Amino acid sequence: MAVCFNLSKSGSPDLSRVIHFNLTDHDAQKYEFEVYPLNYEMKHADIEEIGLLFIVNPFTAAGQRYWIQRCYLDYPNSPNVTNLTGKKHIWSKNDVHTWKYLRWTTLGYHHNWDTKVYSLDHHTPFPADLASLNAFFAKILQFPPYFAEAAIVNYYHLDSTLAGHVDRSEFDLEAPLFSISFGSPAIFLLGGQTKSEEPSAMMLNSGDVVVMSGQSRLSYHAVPKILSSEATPWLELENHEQERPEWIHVKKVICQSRINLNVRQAQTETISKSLLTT
Ligand SMILES: O=C(O)CCC(=O)C(=O)O
Ligand SMILES: [Fe+2]
Repeated sequence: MAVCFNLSKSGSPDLSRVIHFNLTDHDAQKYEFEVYPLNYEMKHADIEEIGLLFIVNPFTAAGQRYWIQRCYLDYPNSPNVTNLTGKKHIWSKNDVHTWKYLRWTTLGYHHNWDTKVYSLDHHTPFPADLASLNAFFAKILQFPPYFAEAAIVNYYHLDSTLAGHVDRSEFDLEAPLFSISFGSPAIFLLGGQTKSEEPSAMMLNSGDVVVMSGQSRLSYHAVPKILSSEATPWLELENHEQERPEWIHVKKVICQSRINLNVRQAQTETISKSLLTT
């Protein structure tokens, strides 16, 4: 994937060609899930025809706190699978030092990183809250009913990167992929169907949701840079009485980290059929 601007791990990247989507003021009205009415951008010249929707952070601060805590405190729990499952460094909710070893957690149909094939035998219940949130987004955006069945929670440090790839393991490639980010900002590159197309670069801030549908569902994408930032929208209107006791640790970690919830519909029926016929 060609990179259209200067990126160095240590120096400051040239952000002049990075698309910044801006939030217009949120309505006082709030939907369920601590989400405001979606302010989504689908008309940018570079992305309008390929089915990419960019939703500028729709989450309230309490909503951001909720999902950030779920990612550090709950989702890495067994039976979900993490990069630490079966390894020496074990994630423990009660030991903040173990969190820095987390790289990913998989939910629902567990992504097999070697074969890139989902298997019916490797499935655990998908978190109901995350499934409802994505069904809700799909409904508001007028997609067909959405069943979140597989997700990767990615945990990034400030020096982490994600190489260019296409997510094509799902049997249902028509259903959109929802990519929800929290924590430090990141540069997201979206290319075309081949590695030769020059990507567009966009800034992903905490709470932003990228929906990859249509052609963009099978487009190359990458995260070449996480940026350190003073912005901490998840701390707004903090109410200590309402927070979980571990929030005090989580909020220290998230200031120097980024989380991405990458949610897919794998289409259970098709998976079962394909496994039965092989
Ligand atoms: O971190 C991101 O924004 C993207 C993650 C991603 O592309 C993936 O998990 O497949
Ligand atoms: Fe991806």
